[in-house]
Amino acid sequence: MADPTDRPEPRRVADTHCHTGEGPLYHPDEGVVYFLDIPEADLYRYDPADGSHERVLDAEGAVGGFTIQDSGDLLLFCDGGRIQPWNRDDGLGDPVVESIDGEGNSRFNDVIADPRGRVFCGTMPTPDGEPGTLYRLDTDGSLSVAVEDARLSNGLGFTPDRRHVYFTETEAGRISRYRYDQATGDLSDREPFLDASDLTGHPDGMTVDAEGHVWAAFWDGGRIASYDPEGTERQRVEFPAKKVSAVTFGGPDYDTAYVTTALGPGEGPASTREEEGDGAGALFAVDLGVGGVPEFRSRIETR
Ligand SMILES: O=C1O[C@H](CO)[C@H](O)[C@H]1O
Repeated sequence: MADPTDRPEPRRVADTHCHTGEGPLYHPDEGVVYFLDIPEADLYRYDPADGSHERVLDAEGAVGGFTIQDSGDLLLFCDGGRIQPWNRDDGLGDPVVESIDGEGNSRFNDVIADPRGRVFCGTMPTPDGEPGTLYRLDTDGSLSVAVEDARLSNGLGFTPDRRHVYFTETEAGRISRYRYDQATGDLSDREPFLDASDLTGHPDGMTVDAEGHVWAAFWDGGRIASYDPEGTERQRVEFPAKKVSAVTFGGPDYDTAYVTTALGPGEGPASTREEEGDGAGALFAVDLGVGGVPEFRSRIETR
C-alpha cells in the first residue's frame, strides 16, 4: 500500500477564476506557463520563479488553444476558426486563417503541434448540433480534415516513438489511438484506447509523460489519471475542483505537472466555487513522481 504521505498533493499556484481554464503550455524560452480562459478569450502567464501570474491578453470572442512557434510567438486558435499569432511585444498579428468554413459557426478547442511543425486543431460541435472536426494545419497555412464527425474534439498527444497520436472525444467519452505518418501528417487506423463511458466525468485535455503514459483530465470528474499504453489506469490525483480540464508538464526539467480547472459549464454563465469546488477556475501544480517531455513547436508560416 503506497504511503499516503507519498500521495501527490495539488497546489493552487494561480488563483484565477477561469470560466474554462484550458490549454496550459510551458514556454521554455520564457520559463513560464501560459494558459487560457476560453470563452473570455483571456491568456494568462504564470511565472513559477516568483509565483506571480498576470493576464497578458484579453481578446475578442474566444480562444480555444494555442501552440508555441519556433520563433517563440504563440499561435492562437480562436472562435470562428480564426488562427493568428501573438507575442508580448507586438500583440496579435495578422490571421493565418480567417475562418474555418466561412460562416464562422464553430470554435477551435484543443490543439497540438506535431514533430514537423504542423498543428492538429479540433473544433467544438456547432450551435446547431453539427459535430466537430479535427483539422490538420500544414506549415504553409493550409487546412485539411484529419478526423471528421469528432464528438467534441479535445486532448491530443503523441506516443514517444511518434508513430501514433492519441485523440480525445469528450462527448463520446473516449480516447482513440491513430497511426500517424510523420512524413505526411496523415492519421489512419483508429483503435480504441480508453472507453470512459462508465467512469465519473468526461475525458478532456491530456498529455503523455516521459514514460509514455497518458495523463487525462476529467471534466466533472475532479481528477487527472494516468493510463499505460494498454489503457490500464495506473495513478490518479484528485482535485477539489470538479471540472479538471487539461494537464501539461513544465519547468526546466519538465518535472512539474500544471493542471487547469474551470468554473464551467463550458458555455453559458460561469458557476461558483460553492458549486464547482474549492479552487475551481485556478491553475494547479502537482509533482507526480514522473516528468514529461517538451511539446513540439509549430512552424506555421505567418505574415
Ligand atoms: O475542452 C473543453 O472542455 C469543456 C467541455 O467539455 C469546454 O467546453 C471545452 O472547451
